[in-house]
Amino acid sequence: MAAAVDPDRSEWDVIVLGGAAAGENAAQYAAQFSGLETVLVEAELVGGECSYWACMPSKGLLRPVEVLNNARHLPGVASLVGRAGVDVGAVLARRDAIVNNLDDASQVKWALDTGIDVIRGYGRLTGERTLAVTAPDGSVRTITARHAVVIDTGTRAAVPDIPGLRAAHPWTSRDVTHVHRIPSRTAVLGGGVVGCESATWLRGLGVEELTLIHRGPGLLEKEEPFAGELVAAELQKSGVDLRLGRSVVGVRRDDAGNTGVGLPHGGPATLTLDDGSELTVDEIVVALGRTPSTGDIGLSSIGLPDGGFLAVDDQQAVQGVPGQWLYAIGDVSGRALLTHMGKYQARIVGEVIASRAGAAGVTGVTKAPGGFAAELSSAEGHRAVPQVTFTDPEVASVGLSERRAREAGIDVETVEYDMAALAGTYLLREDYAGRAKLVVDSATDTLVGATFVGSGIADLLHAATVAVVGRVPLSALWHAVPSYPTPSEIWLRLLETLNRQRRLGDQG
Ligand SMILES: Cc1cc2nc3c(=O)[nH]c(=O)nc-3n(C[C@H](O)[C@H](O)[C@H](O)COP(=O)(O)OP(=O)(O)OC[C@H]3O[C@@H](n4cnc5c(N)ncnc54)[C@H](O)[C@@H]3O)c2cc1C
Ligand SMILES: NC(=O)c1ccc[n+]([C@@H]2O[C@H](COP(=O)([O-])OP(=O)(O)OC[C@H]3O[C@@H](n4cnc5c(N)ncnc54)[C@H](O)[C@@H]3O)[C@@H](O)[C@H]2O)c1
Repeated sequence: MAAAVDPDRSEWDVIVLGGAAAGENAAQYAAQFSGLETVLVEAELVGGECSYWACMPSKGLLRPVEVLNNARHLPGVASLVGRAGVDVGAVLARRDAIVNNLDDASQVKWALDTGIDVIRGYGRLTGERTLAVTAPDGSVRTITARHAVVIDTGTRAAVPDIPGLRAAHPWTSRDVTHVHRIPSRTAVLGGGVVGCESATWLRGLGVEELTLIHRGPGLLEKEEPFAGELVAAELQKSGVDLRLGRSVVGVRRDDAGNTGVGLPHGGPATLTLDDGSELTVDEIVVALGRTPSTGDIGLSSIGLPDGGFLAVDDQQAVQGVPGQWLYAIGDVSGRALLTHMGKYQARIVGEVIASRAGAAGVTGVTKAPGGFAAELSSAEGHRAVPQVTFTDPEVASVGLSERRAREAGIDVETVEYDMAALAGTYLLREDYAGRAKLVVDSATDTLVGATFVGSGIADLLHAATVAVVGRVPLSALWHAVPSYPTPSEIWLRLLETLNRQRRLGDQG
């Protein structure tokens, strides 16, 4: 859909560069809730990576795989499912529907209906509060913000400088979420979130030989170690060849080229690993982290280095820029590369800009009686970043792992419990595997971190997020009675176990 804005207009209160999830939210808070004249500048699709290339298509591919895995382990359904795989054509068609066949008309309409103008084009800063925007037809217009510019240009997949890797045109996250032809032999490079999730759906969609190569000793290294161990065990059970502690040092591939998203990018590729072994595959998936899209957005015109993450303060204002007019939200701020955290930062920014511009701002729950100390600051939410990794089993965590809490100098007490030992999880599937852990600040007897691993546990996480953000004492949590028979009984078992640990400790 063509973006809609008066072609002669050149000034708004707020300009948002990058119309992804976070940018949309910042614009909404500035425009709809605070009455500031706001424009979104988007080069590709309004909605960004999450809607079209990342969260939504990946979860659309993972859900049928998860349902089938659970059904295979549930008597009464298992016999119906038998050894059948997912219906690949139907799964890919649903994925295409989830991303609206890469048409952002509904999101542009939402923006316009919300009072946000939209310019389709590639924007670059040219000075304080000023941008040059190049439209798809090559024409350039200059636009100026009266109050603020918000950068939400996001990230793209990092392809490291491994000899032969770039020339082999490996698949990135965009290809693997938009897989159109299932490669039969595939190497996934990286044991982080994208690596583990994509290995799960590729194997579920029928990749015959899948090898996951990761340089570290365990998967999902930012999580509690048992999370990566449980995911590794399930991937291996499904037939994935895990190469941990291994790196790719070279790649050779004939006929490589960018033939289109999610299509084969060449003939067979041969990878050389650091132990001298070789592996030949039909496709390579690179899942080795992200690079900020800040290399060509005119940062040098305002004295900032091009290409890096943008360091921000707790109002998301870019550090080193006087005058409080430049903000950064979402991945590009490098604080937490997650959609929900970018949107949270965006809500803060919308309000901060409105407040600094003297506009009305939002006066709802964010200004509750008594007020958060964190009002108009994103520090509080960043104490408790929640994340769900949609592998089998799922991994859900919030706040600090035990290791990170100890590194931060917090005196912690921990408790763990087997998620499989609950009535609520026994009902879900026969071979349930999982584990949970709480990290407790001994000084305050409040949670600083929680991790749940298991099937169907994603929604357990928000209770833990509330407990961490709200600094709820464990003595109060004891009176939050979980429903029987649900996986939420893990809370009761963890607190009982902690009590027992403390009694035994007292006796000792
Ligand atoms: C495979 C995958 C799965 C993921 N799954 C999840 C998940 O389940 N849950 C979750 O929370 N997170 C997930 N993430 C992370 C999530 O996708 C990102 O955190 C999120 O997309 C970041 O949003 P953003 O607003 O920072 O910008 P992005 O979504 O990166 O978008 C930036 C936008 O800016 C535009 N742009 C860039 N430069 C310019 C310019 N100069 N002018 C105009 N426009 C420009 C781009 O076209 C793009 O639309 C996943 C990531 C990947 C790769
Ligand atoms: N469900 C979700 O919430 C979800 C899903 C996908 C992605 N994401 C987010 O997107 C971001 C990107 O995901 P990702 O998996 O690409 O990154 P990641 O940081 O999770 O994992 C990248 C992995 O690659 C390894 N690595 C990095 N450079 C390397 C190199 N040169 N050689 C060998 N190994 C290298 C790292 O050790 C790490 O284990 C993450 O921050 C993640 O939180 C979230």
